[in-house]
Amino acid sequence: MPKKKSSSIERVPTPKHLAKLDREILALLNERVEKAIARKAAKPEESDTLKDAREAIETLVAESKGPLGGEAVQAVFRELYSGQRAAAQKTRVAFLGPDFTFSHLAAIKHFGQSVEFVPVSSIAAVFESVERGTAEYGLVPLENSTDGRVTDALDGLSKSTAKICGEVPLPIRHCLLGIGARGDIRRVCSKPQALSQCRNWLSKHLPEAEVTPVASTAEAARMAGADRTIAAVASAEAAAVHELKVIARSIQDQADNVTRFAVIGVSPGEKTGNDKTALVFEAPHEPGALADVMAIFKKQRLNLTWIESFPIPGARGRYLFFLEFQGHPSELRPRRALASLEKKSLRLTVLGSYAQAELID
Ligand SMILES: O=C(O)C(=O)C[C@]1(C(=O)O)C=C[C@@H](O)C=C1
Repeated sequence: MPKKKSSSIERVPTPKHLAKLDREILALLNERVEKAIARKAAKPEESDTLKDAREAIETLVAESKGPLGGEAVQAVFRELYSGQRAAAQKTRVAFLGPDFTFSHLAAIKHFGQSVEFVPVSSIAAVFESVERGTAEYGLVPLENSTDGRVTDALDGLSKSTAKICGEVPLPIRHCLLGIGARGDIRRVCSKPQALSQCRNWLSKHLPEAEVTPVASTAEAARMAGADRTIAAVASAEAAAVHELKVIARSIQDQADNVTRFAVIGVSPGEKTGNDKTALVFEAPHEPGALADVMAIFKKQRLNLTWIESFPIPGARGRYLFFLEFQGHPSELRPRRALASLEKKSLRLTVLGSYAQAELID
């Protein structure tokens, strides 16, 4: 950052001089903050470059030979800086990238376009981003209507301190994408869940192609853009980004293929009056333990909307149960159910509460 030339500022502060000083200060401030924002976007895990920028600006002011040196100018600076920063700081939302995975599409559907999207390389990294605070929210696929649960998300929920604060059911329409013709395809790449959702179509239409699992549908699209023998199973939006042809559309085996995503954040959702609550528990390994737990929900007349069993790694024969019911812990019957469940289970974690979302196409 070049030092501001003292010769450009007169010693007598007139309104004209002050206006000029303001403009110069603002220009320097903008330059610093913009550089800091760009650096932070490129390397979010690195030090707080915005803070570094503020310190640099303050030093600059302290060294300034202008008419308004000292605390008064520092105060003006601080105000300018904080206004700039407030405008620059968007809500950050992490998702399994690169751009235009279905997780990204779910994030756009839930948050709109005005947030800052943070693509990361795995579902585990989405949880990490929220836990470390590099993103306020994350989107993770929980379950699919054709293929069932998404193991990486359940694993993350069982270990993470992040809370579910929203749900996004998204219709999933897969396309076969590539740069060549259907006859050029030797390999079909996609996320295992996407390949599984299209397995009948693929074995019928491309029986000789090798099927290769990759980190995400959009990663497969990126690969297909570099090799005409590779086709990707991915979204139509991913085709546009990588300039791919849509070789076949809507290739999922079930026409009404839906994936339900969880929005994760640091705190659960507030009561809206039409909520669901998710939890994970381990019941004692003894006859009737699970039936006793189910009886709690029957007694409190709480409707269950989701249940999954999940083996506990390294503890053969022991299971975690994920469960979701209609209601919010601030309501009487859910509160009673949770208190009883606490007594009956070896471990209980309330994963969060969220407004019950409609499936909108
Ligand atoms: O790879 C993507 O596009 C994702 O967002 C992940 C994912 C998943 O794992 O379920 C999400 C939705 C579809 O079911 C297919 C893939």
